[in-house]
Amino acid sequence: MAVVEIYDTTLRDGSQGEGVSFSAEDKVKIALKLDKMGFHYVEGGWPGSNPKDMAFFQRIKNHRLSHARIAAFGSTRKPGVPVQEDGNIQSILAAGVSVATIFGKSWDLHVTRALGTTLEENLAMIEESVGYLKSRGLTVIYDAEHFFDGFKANAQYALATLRAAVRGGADRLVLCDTNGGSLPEEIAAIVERVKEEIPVVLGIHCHNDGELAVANTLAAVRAGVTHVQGTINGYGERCGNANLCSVIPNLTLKYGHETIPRSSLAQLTDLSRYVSELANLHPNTHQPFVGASAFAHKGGVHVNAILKDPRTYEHIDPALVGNRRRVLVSELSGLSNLFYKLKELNFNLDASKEETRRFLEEIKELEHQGYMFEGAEGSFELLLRRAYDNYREPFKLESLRVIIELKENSPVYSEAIIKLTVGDQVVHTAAEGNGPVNALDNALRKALEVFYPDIRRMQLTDYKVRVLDEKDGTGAVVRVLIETGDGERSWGTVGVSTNIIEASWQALVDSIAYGLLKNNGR
Ligand SMILES: CC(=O)SCCNC(=O)CCNC(=O)[C@H](O)C(C)(C)COP(=O)(O)OP(=O)(O)OC[C@H]1O[C@@H](n2cnc3c(N)ncnc32)[C@H](O)[C@@H]1OP(=O)(O)O
Ligand SMILES: CC(=O)C(=O)O
Repeated sequence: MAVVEIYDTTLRDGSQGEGVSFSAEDKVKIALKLDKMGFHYVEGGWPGSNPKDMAFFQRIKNHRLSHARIAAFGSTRKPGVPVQEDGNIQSILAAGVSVATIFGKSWDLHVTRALGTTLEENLAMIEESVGYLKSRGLTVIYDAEHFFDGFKANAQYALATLRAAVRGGADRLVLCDTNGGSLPEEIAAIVERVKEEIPVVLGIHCHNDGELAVANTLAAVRAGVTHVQGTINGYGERCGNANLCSVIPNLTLKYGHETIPRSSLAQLTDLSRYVSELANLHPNTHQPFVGASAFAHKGGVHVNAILKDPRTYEHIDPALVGNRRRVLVSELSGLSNLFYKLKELNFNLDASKEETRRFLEEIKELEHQGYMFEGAEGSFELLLRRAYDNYREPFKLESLRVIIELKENSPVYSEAIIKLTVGDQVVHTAAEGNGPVNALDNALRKALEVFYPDIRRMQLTDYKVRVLDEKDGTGAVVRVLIETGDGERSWGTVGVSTNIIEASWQALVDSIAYGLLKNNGR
């Protein structure tokens, strides 16, 4: 099967996504990672747009890349402005790259309404801009903005814009579904028409407004394009761009195309999380191929079959994209989920099937009360160990008191006083906090630090409260989920009560107890 060039525009179109902003240094880090993984092109930004993007192009020059070519983005020249005097075109040259990607108008509506110029002038803008950049020795990728909408409105004019780019010497013509509303069969039919008319390497750039960006990209490849643009995690303007974390494995594993090397495919999950971390966005756990839930099995029937043969409920081996299989325990579990977890935790359990079933019933009853173990693997393992493993709690609560004081013209005061036994010692301590849960956390740590210095490395990274029966108002049951990390790993714990302090305390106790358990190598 043919080679399909992978052109990443995370650093440019991805940055156009709401909530996404990379520093120049982040951009360099991502570009280097993409290069190492064998991406063919990395679009670094629009140098004529802002100083940060220009800084990226200056910095990336200090690195030797082994695979990727860095592209600078921009538009065709302005109407009525000579190309050599156009600031945007000049800034592409100033970026010092060997690849320029410029977008031009394909849709007559855009020419007359957005640009406010004539159809003839737009053709001249395209031809002269491409031609000028070519004459300066650059590879030129021409992004035909709104190509599909333009073709549907006025096919002859849309094709004429491509011919103008070809006269200018464009190396690639990229057909863009800019508004993201096209359907796969429309994309395929239009690509086929263009292929008949224009003898230049064709590419595709799809947006996700109809949630079809990946499907449209694949349809375009099936119809003959060999250059694909997209972003990591599908970040991009409005609903985003074609998600390369799905496009690449589909092209490689399903259609058998050569894209990035197979060894790099196994780094795709890592890449997805790396980019979301630098974008400061939570990873989308439900993302196909690379999301934490992509190979997470919850239903008992599924887990039972997975244990017999993973192909029963997995479309690919998760390791091919660097992901892993997970089995969740919940009210929807059967014995198979538990047996899987016991094996995963290296639990040498002698329990009978009946005993395990009783434990399963207990989990289902706790979930009925409001516990949720699939996001609280720490609490689940502790429950298991408390039931079967002669587990010794690292401390025991004797009593706990929380004081909240509200005074006019003063900040709210929160204090927690706790009495614990650790081994045969009684510890009595108090601490303040910026809220009652923070005060509890501080008091608990203060009491335990002398006995368990490892606690200093454990930090609460997330605290979520969910009211379970809103109709009961302030008397409702609440579920508290806490995420804790120690720099190497992170774990979730859960607490449930009609009292938010008690629910928080349960989750806090499990978070510390689980951290200590793991530090003891269990
Ligand atoms: C489909 C896409 O995603 S294209 C990429 C879109 N990305 C961005 O817009 C992010 C970066 N953009 C920017 O930083 C700014 O918009 C700039 C620096 C490019 C331009 O800023 P300004 O000069 O203030 O113009 P402004 O943003 O208000 O308007 C865009 C201008 O580009 C013109 N333009 C739009 N497309 C093209 C084109 N293909 N060729 C030439 N000019 C174009 C518009 O007609 C408008 O010009 P006008 O002011 O004469 O009406
Ligand atoms: C060029 C581009 O980003 C688009 O048409 O969507």
